[in-house]
Formats: sequence, C-alpha cells, structure tokens
Amino acid sequence: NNEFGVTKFKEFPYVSAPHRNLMVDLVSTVENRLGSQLLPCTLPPDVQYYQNQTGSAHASLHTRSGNKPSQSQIDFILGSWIHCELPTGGALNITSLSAFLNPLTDAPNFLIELIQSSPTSLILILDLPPRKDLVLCPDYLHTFYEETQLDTRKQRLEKIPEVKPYISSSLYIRSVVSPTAIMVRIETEASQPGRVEEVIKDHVDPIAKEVLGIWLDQCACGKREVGEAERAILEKRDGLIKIKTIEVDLGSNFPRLFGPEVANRVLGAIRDVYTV
Ligand SMILES: C=CC1=C(C)/C(=C/C2=NC(=C3\c4[nH]c(Cc5[nH]c(C=O)c(C)c5CC)c(C)c4C(=O)[C@@H]3C(=O)OC)/[C@@H](CCC(=O)O)[C@@H]2C)NC1=O
Repeated sequence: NNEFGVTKFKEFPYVSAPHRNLMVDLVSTVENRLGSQLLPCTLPPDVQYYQNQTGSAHASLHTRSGNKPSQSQIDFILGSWIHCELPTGGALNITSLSAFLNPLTDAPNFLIELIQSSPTSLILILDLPPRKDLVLCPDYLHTFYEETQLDTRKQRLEKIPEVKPYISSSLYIRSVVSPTAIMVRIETEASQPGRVEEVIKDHVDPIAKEVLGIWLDQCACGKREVGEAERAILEKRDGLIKIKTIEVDLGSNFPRLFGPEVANRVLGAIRDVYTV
C-alpha cells in the first residue's frame, strides 16, 4: 500500500551508505522545507515500486505535486531509484531527485542524479537548470548563477583528481543545463576500493546540500514577478523540456530495462505528473 511504497522509496536500497545517506538527506530536506506545500504521493503502488519480469531490475518512484498553483510555486518533486543487475555480474544504480517550479515563478528547477554502473565509477549530475534564456535575460544569469557563487561548488569538485567532466552524448541535455552545471564522472582505481564512497561522503554530499540549500532559499522560496504573457512562455518552455528529457533519459532505457508493459505503465504515470 502507500505506506509500503513510501518506506521502500526512502530506503534507497542497493547503493552504498554514503550514497543512500545523501539521497535520504536531500529528500527529507526538501520534504521538511516544502512539506506544507506538497500533496501526498498519489502514484499507484505498482508505480511507486516496480520491477521487470525476471526480477533483475527493481525501481521506485515517488512524486508529490504542489498544492493548487495559487498556494504554491512548486509544480512537483520527483524522487527515484533504479537498480539493475547487469549480465556482467555488476549492477547499474540510478538515483535522482528533481524539483520543478510552476509558472508563478521563473526561477530555476533543481536536479541531482547519481548514476553508478561499476564499483569504481559514478556519474554525478547536479544543476539548477535555467527556465529562461540567459542571453536574453542577463539579470537572470546574475541573480541565480553569479550572485549564488554556484561556480565555486563546481570548481571545488573539479579539484578532486578522480573527477573528470562528463560529456553527455545528448546535445539536447547539454543545451538545457546551466553554465554552472556539475556534470562529472568520478573514476577511481580498482586498487582503491571504497574511494568512490569516500568522494561521495567528503565532497559530493556537502556540495549537493549547499546547491539544494541555494535552490530552496533563492528559487523555491524566493519571490519573482511573472507577468501573464511571460507565464504562458514559461509554461510552454517547461512543458517542452519535461517531454524531451523523459524521451532522452527514459525513452530507450526503460523499455530495455523493464520491458514494454512495465515501461509504458511507469512512463504513463510520469507523463501524467509532468503535464498536469
Ligand atoms: C534537465 C536536465 C537533465 C540532465 C542534465 C539529465 C542527464 C542525464 N540523465 C541520464 C539518464 C537518466 N536519468 C534518469 C532519472 C530520470 N530522468 C527522468 C527524466 O524525466 C525521470 C523522470 C527520471 C526518474 C525515473 C534515468 C533513469 C536515466 C538514464 O537511464 C539515463 C542514463 O543514466 O544514461 C546513462 C543521462 C542521459 C543522457 C546521457 O546518456 O548522457 C544523462 C546523464 N537528465 C535530465 O533530465
């Protein structure tokens, strides 16, 4: 039932303790700070927790929509974890937390994804994706990316020897992130077991919490004036990004990992939350 689904989600099983602790802390920080503005998760139990036929892939999805737009500028938050056993004996783990704002504000969204496909390598995506064109709106760049010093977090992380830039194969993905987006791959030596977990605990964890804190203070809880005409443009842009990122992130991976039936059910539920 609902309770089962929620506890299952919040356990972030299958990943290391530092990875789990980070995700649990981020989800509870968002829910504690925004909880009063969020409706409970209304996903069906077989979407809150789903798996493929053979049981080699398990996943959980947790979404909470904001109260009616008049009372909240939160569109919805979405948390997820996916665990897939790989034929090579390894496992793919993808954990993500994203938060989308509605057109009552034009402030950036929040996104973190940790994608681990081996014990020695992890992809980290951590960004406040902009919701307006930065060339047309220089104040937006100043307010959300310069004044917040987001680039210092990016630079701090890039100082770690094992941290390399991650260049997405999707040009679309590269086009939607901010200039301060953290898109890195942490590559460690097999001779250094536990190093990925150490980098998560000592560096990724504090930086992710700082970026989330900036988003909560300056974006989710900030006040922005958005005129009627601008609201319509925001709505269109937000909708396009939601649909396209589902296609890029999940369009080919989900059917491959979960089979067509489960993939269609879960993607249908995600599209319902995204377009509401
Ligand atoms: C707006 C800014 C965005 C950025 C910057 C971004 C980045 C990336 N995500 C990727 C992926 C990804 N993410 C998720 C979570 C998830 N995504 C959605 C989307 O609606 C939902 C609803 C959920 C929860 C279910 C899964 C399951 C999954 C993959 O399988 C995929 C991946 O790991 O491939 C290696 C990569 C694809 C491109 C690439 O291979 O480089 C790339 C790193 N994705 C953005 O949306």
